[in-house]
Amino acid sequence: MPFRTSNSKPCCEGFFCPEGLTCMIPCPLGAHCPVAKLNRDTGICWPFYCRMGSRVRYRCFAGTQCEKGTELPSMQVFGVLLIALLTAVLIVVYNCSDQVISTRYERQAKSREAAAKYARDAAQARQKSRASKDAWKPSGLHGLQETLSRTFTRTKTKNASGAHVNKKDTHSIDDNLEDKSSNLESGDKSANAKHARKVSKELHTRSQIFKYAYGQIEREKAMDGMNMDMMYDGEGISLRKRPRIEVAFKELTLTLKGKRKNIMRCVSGKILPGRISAVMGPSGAGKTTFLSALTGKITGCNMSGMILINGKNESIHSYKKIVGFVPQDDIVHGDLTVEENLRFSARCRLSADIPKADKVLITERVIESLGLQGVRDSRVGTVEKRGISGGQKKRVNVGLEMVMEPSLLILDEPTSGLDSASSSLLLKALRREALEGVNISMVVHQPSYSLYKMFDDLILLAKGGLTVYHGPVDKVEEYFGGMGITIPEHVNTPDHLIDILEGITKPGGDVTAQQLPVKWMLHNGYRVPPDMLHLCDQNGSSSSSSSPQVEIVEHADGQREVETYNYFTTPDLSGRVTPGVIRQYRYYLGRVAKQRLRDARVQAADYIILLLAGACLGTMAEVSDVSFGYSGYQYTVIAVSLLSMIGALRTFSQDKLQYRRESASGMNSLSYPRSSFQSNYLVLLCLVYCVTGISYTLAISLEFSQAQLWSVLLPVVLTLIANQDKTSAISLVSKFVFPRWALEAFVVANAKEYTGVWLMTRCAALKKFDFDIHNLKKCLCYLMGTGLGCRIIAFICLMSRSN
Ligand SMILES: Nc1ncnc2c1ncn2[C@@H]1O[C@H](COP(=O)(O)OP(=O)(O)OP(=O)(O)O)[C@@H](O)[C@H]1O
Repeated sequence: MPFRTSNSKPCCEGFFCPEGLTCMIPCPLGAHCPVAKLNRDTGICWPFYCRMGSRVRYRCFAGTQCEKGTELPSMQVFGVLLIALLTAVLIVVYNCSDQVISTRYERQAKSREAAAKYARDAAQARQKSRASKDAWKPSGLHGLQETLSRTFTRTKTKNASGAHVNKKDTHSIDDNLEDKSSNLESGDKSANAKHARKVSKELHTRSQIFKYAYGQIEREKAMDGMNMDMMYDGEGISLRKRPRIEVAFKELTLTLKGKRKNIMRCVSGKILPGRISAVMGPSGAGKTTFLSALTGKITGCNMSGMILINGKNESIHSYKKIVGFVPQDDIVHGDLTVEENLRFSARCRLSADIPKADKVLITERVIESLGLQGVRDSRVGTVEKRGISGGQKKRVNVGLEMVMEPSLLILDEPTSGLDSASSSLLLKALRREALEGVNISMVVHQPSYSLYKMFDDLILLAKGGLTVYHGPVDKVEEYFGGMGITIPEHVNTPDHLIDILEGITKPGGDVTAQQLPVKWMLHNGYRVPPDMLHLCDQNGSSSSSSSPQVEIVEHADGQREVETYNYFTTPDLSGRVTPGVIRQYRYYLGRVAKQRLRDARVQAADYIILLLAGACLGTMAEVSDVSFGYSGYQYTVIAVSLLSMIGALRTFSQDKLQYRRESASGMNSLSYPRSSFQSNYLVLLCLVYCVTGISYTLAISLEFSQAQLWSVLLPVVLTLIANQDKTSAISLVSKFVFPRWALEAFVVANAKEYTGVWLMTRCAALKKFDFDIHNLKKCLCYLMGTGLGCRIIAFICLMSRSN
């Protein structure tokens, strides 16, 4: 029973305080409980403790019973200890993360170098033995011997493939797999499957895989040296054939939406497999626009005309899995190494049935051909943290598309910023791709003479997106010479032609720069747009009358809108089955884990800041358990939402980020003495999952600046909505916003720690906010559901946008 004195006044419900504002309650342990102070504002005693002895305190539940022998831990001490522990862990991470990564890389590099050395030695030994055999043969028999030798090798390999292979020796694995890899892309599906099975079965360790990859590369180099089998004969016969993509375009015209301004006009022609086309022209002529139009990446324009893929009226999007597009800007992961960038692209975009060893081989081949061996383990670098050079980054940018073995490769200024040696190296690498039947087109600015001569075709555009020439490089002088335009000595052909188109140089002959596009149309018998007819007239009798196939029409009636991409209706005709969503997600998580680990220093610093922020927020919040810490939790919801959303926007990562946010915000929860750490952690986990999901959707569906703005606005505005009074009209909406669920979950989790009178005296608070003590699971489910739903929406947006 409550202890009452004559001058006592009401304290807690059923209890009275004597003078000095101390609540006196009887304690079953027999001791008097000179306990809590009266809170003047609320009229409630807080906290209720029975004191036994001088230091040991016992929590007094239900106002009448002290839990015998259960010492009440000081949450303050616990909080401080936890902060100290987390800080210590973070400091360890801060200092050791680099060590862990570098040790791992050193080990990997050693195994790779050993494999490379092994492959080089083996290649040298092969070369020596071949040379000594050749030395013993009479010269007349040499050709016959080689033929026989090749036949023998093929037979031997055939037998080897049929036999059950049970050898552990990597050398024999190498030999057995040697010729099999040549079937990799030969179109023979059963051979591919057989090869894949064999490789997966026999190559397990990293060292075996590297030995296999480097062995193959050495053999290819040797074949390259002997000019064997690698020749593209124009009929599609090559060592590793890829599906061919020929793109024909007819009267391609692009008009800016809403402006009726043409940025490309009546462009017709063809780009062919196995050839490298250079797209050139003055700045602003529409080179990028042209290539973007071909790959279906153009936005903000109406496109008319016709694009035929392999002669058929199909969408280029149907082949998107085998079309590579290298953008002008280097879009690479700055916090990954060169090799990791390439490996990730290869894993996700190559056929799913290609074994791991072959994916490594393809990646190694690209690293080798782009001359990136020296920087393979270097981080690409970001604006803040410098990594490899600009030229190397450019090559990585190209490599990202090369590793997916495309059939059509479009590059936007891949050589800009490269010196002539690097440009020539890149062109050589692309030439090798072209030998495999890849159709390559690239925008190039001011190539050197030797670089220019490495191209097969030239597409020269004039301002306004009009074609001036499209054909073989070695016919350019002949074509323009026919019009009286001669290229001066010691001047690079494209430079002179671009100067003419820019109006810097006079063309000479009887033609003006403006007439050149019309000349090209007339030369090929293309339609001439009506507004350009006057340019034909100026030609005098020479052009229009000399060309019998001239067809000048008033309206381009053959034109039609080029179909736009539809995710659901555009079929996939690429014939490539890339890894499924779950596998790609696994790769993605692996990559993110690596990025997080590499970023551990920055993250540890972030972590410490967030811990401090959480602790400050908790301290600043009103420490009152009357309302189960409602107002404090508001700060938590806003702070966690803001931090998590901005963080998710920035890094676009998931689990690690969530954990960091939760832990940091968890410090805030420790400021409150009642609810358990676990329950608050659980609520935070769900809250962060929810807000990062929302953030992903914003990041994918909006421009970055807009997404940032929304990420700041949403938590604040929605928390305000969640706080609306029951009577206000907005309160109807407030039940459907995430801060409301988070707040309810926090408060209810806190309230669940109270029992009996303790809870009864605070029921009013729950009632005031319209919270239900049984709603904890429901709120957590809502938060998780929203997080999951948003992730699904983000994924769909990502899929539809990337296509
Ligand atoms: N979405 C668009 N909105 C407005 N104008 C556009 C758009 N796309 C292209 N243009 C205009 O079309 C013209 C051609 O642009 P494009 O980037 O294709 O030129 P370019 O030949 O690649 O130039 P550079 O060599 O300088 O990169 C430019 O005048 C450009 O302003």
